[in-house]
This record gives sequence, structure tokens and C-alpha cells, in this order.
Amino acid sequence: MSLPIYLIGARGCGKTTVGEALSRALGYAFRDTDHHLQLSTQRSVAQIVAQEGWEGFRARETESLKAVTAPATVIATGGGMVLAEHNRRFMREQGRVIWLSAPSHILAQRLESQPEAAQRPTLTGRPIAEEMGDILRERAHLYRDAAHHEVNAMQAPDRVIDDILQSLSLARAS
Ligand SMILES: Nc1ncnc2c1ncn2[C@@H]1O[C@H](COP(=O)(O)OP(=O)(O)O)[C@@H](O)[C@H]1O
Ligand SMILES: O=C(O)C1=C[C@@H](OP(=O)(O)O)[C@@H](O)[C@H](O)C1
Ligand SMILES: [Mg+2]
Repeated sequence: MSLPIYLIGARGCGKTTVGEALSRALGYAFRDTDHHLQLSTQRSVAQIVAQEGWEGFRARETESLKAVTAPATVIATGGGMVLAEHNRRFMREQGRVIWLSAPSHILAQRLESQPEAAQRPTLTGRPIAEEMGDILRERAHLYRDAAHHEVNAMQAPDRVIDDILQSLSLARAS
């Protein structure tokens, strides 16, 4: 049985972009916990947070994580999935966990050019470059703890995929 592959990391590291391409390379299904939430609630992340607060969103994303978990599936998580210890444990028990790691200035550059405000309401109220620095300082140890492998996410998506496949000893299906 092919275990699910979870992609974790901060906003802008490429979980959604790389995850979709990785699933095609492997012939796996692709799921994204935020997309699942949006479809099941018919609301954006920003709308859920406005109506239920971050606490409400975090409870829903845990449900989303369980709902999308299946064999032979690449799962792009939201950047805050690792905040809850039970999510970190669940991912490590169910599959293989990959941390797409990049410094905060790279993440901020990507987010400034594609802000996607409905998907990424502010976490701290601070400007993006400062927010990403704060978030990485707060979460880096959680990404490290949760991950089976850390991959350099500053590279082009195809190179990121090659590194993930190599770390998992998997080959492209096509
Ligand atoms: N490896 C990469 N190199 C350059 N740009 C990237 C890379 N991965 C993602 N991006 C860009 O960064 C932005 C955020 O990517 P996304 O996949 O939504 O990240 P995440 O799901 O981790 O928040 C998008 O504009 C995407 O095109
Ligand atoms: O880092 C975070 O706390 C979040 C990241 C977002 O996902 P992406 O990492 O895919 O942008 C989304 O889940 C939500 O806005 C919260
Ligand atoms: Mg994403």
C-alpha cells in the first residue's frame, strides 16, 4: 500500500503548487486541506476566520486533514496544520511528512506577488515580511519535529519534486 504524503511548511513554500505536480509525477491523487474546507463549507479561509476566529478554523482544518487522508494521495496542508500536536502525530502515524523549507524573505516575496487574500488573512496584523519572520521563528521547530524529511523549497518546483522523490526512494510514474 502506498502511504499518503503530507507536505508541510509556511505560507508560500509551495505546498499546493508542488503537491499537485508531485501527485501527477507519482500517479497519486491530490488533496489540499484548505480546498477541502472551502468546498465543504462553501466559504473561504478569510470568511471562516471572520465568522469563527482562528480557533474555529483550526478545529475545522483538523477535520479536513482526517477527511482527505487516503492511500496513494499527496496532501497539501495549510501552513498552520503543525500547530496542533494531534495533527503532527496523526500525519507521522498515517504517512510520510515532507517539510518544504525556505527562508522568510523568499516566502514574503512570493506572497507579496500573489497575496491571495481570501486564502491568507493576516496572522499577526504585521506587514508580510515581518509576519513571515515571526511565523518561522515560532513554527520552525514544529515543522522540524513533524517532518520525516526537509526539502529545500527555494528551488524550481521540478527540482523540489526530484528531492522529495529521492528522499522517499520513489520513482516518477510518468
Ligand atoms: N518552488 C517555487 N518556486 C517559485 N515560486 C513558487 C514555488 N512554489 C510556489 N511558488 C509560488 O508561490 C506562491 C505560493 O505557492 P503555494 O503553492 O500556494 O504555497 P503554499 O500552498 O505553501 O502556501 C504561488 O504564487 C506559487 O506560484
Ligand atoms: O500559515 C497559516 O496559518 C495558514 C496558511 C494557509 O495555507 P497555505 O500555507 O497553503 O497558504 C491557510 O491554511 C490559512 O490561511 C492559515
Ligand atoms: Mg496552500
